[in-house]
Amino acid sequence: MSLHISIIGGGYVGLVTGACFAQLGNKVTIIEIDQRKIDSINKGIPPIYEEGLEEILKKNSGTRLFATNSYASVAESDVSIICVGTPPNPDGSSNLEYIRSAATSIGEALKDNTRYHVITVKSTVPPGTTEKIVLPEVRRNSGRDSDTLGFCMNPEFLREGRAIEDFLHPDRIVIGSSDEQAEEVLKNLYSTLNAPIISTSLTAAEMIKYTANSFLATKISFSNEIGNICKKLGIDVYDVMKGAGLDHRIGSHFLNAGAGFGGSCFPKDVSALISLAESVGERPQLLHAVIEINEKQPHKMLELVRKRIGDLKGKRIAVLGLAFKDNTDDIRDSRSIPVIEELIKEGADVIAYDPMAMINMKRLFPSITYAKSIKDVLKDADGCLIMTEWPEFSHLSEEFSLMKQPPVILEGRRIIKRPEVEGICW
Ligand SMILES: NC(=O)C1=CN([C@@H]2O[C@H](COP(=O)(O)OP(=O)(O)OC[C@H]3O[C@@H](n4cnc5c(N)ncnc54)[C@H](O)[C@@H]3O)[C@@H](O)[C@H]2O)C=CC1
Ligand SMILES: O=C(O)[C@H]1O[C@H](OP(=O)(O)OP(=O)(O)OC[C@H]2O[C@@H](n3ccc(=O)[nH]c3=O)[C@H](O)[C@@H]2O)[C@H](O)[C@@H](O)[C@@H]1O
Repeated sequence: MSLHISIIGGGYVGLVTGACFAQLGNKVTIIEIDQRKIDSINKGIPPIYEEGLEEILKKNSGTRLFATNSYASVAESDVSIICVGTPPNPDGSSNLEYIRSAATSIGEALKDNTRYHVITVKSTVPPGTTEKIVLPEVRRNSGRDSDTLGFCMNPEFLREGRAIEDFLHPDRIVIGSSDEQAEEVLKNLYSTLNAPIISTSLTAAEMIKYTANSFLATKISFSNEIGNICKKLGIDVYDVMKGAGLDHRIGSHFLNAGAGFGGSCFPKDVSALISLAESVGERPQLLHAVIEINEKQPHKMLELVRKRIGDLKGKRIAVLGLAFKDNTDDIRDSRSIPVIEELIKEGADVIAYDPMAMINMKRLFPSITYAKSIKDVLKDADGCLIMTEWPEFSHLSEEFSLMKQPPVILEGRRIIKRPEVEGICW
């Protein structure tokens, strides 16, 4: 059965969620406050780069998928899915201002209406947010009681760059709900996807998301710690993690050592969990270490380049890769940011290249040089730092002959297997 869904927030998650639900045959209204995003979505042009998204938008925009700044569609739809941002406050806790404002607007839109409606939170929120902020805010502003309103918390596990595939083929679907009727509506929404459904309380669903992201981030920091030890001992950490990861109790994913994790979620979500733990009197030692290791990794790139080149003042340093990972133009918390900051501070002549993220990085670092191609970025460079796991970097070989010789090539991701390339922790 197809449903009418209102998606609140047309950012990364909202757009992918809306596009996928439209593709599955539902009617979708994306409610967004940024007019630029609304116009772009309605033209079938995604405001972000995500593989496969443009094709789905072109197919569904104007027929099954619309974007607007009005909350009016909420009253006619079966489900509202809140996908607004939950950015970090300066102390690491989650800023829930957008969640509260979305809940207020949903409540106002549901006033004077009796149709059963389920309000679902998909944004990553601290346990208790759906029950203590969203539920009372919607009830108060709509003047409606629990008989005609249901509440769910349905965390999202997609990865940027592989978002459509992850959304349509998830490992599991977690549904936290206020009651069985609300849970049934969400189960129906996902009925065409082939994945186990985990039914929980609202708070457990919220906690599952923080646990999953923090565990994955812990695997990466653990691999980096082992990598840093391996580097001192002259051992290849990739051989080590392959050998360890094939034990099914460990698992071979997310064991790639290097410059550490970036992106809009791992750093933010681990910090939010730390803040939440401390607010209830629990000091999470392991999570603190996860962040500490992650903060140190990019600086190891600089230690290594100084060791090889010496004083960086006036040296031409090529930075390959600006996105926080491959297949995206997203630079949020990219590990290349602290590296570029430190290179600039030391007076290096920084030249950067990325297949997709240069426009975004230019806003942050307008004064460095951006190269048109890999050859341009490497030409006459004293050193080269590889910061993102773009597959196109893995084929580089001849291009390094354009650098000053012998070339100093340092990798923060293990993508080039050549003897002249040195890894930061292998
Ligand atoms: N980016 C990702 O890969 C993933 C993100 N998440 C979580 O999903 C949530 C959203 O993340 P992103 O999509 O990356 O954020 P985003 O910043 O790309 O998008 C949020 C959107 O909400 C809009 N918005 C803010 N307040 C609004 C309101 N009151 N009404 C309507 N629209 C409003 C903003 O204009 C923005 O376009 C966060 O909690 C994040 O932790 C979860 C899984 C994956
Ligand atoms: O909550 C979220 O936003 C999402 O966060 C991550 O997804 P994402 O940040 O898009 O990308 P990942 O592929 O997880 O990579 C994150 C960072 O870790 C780094 N990484 C990843 C894997 C690895 O082994 N080593 C490593 O350093 C990547 O280079 C990248 O900087 C999670 O993988 C998703 O499940 C989750 O939904």
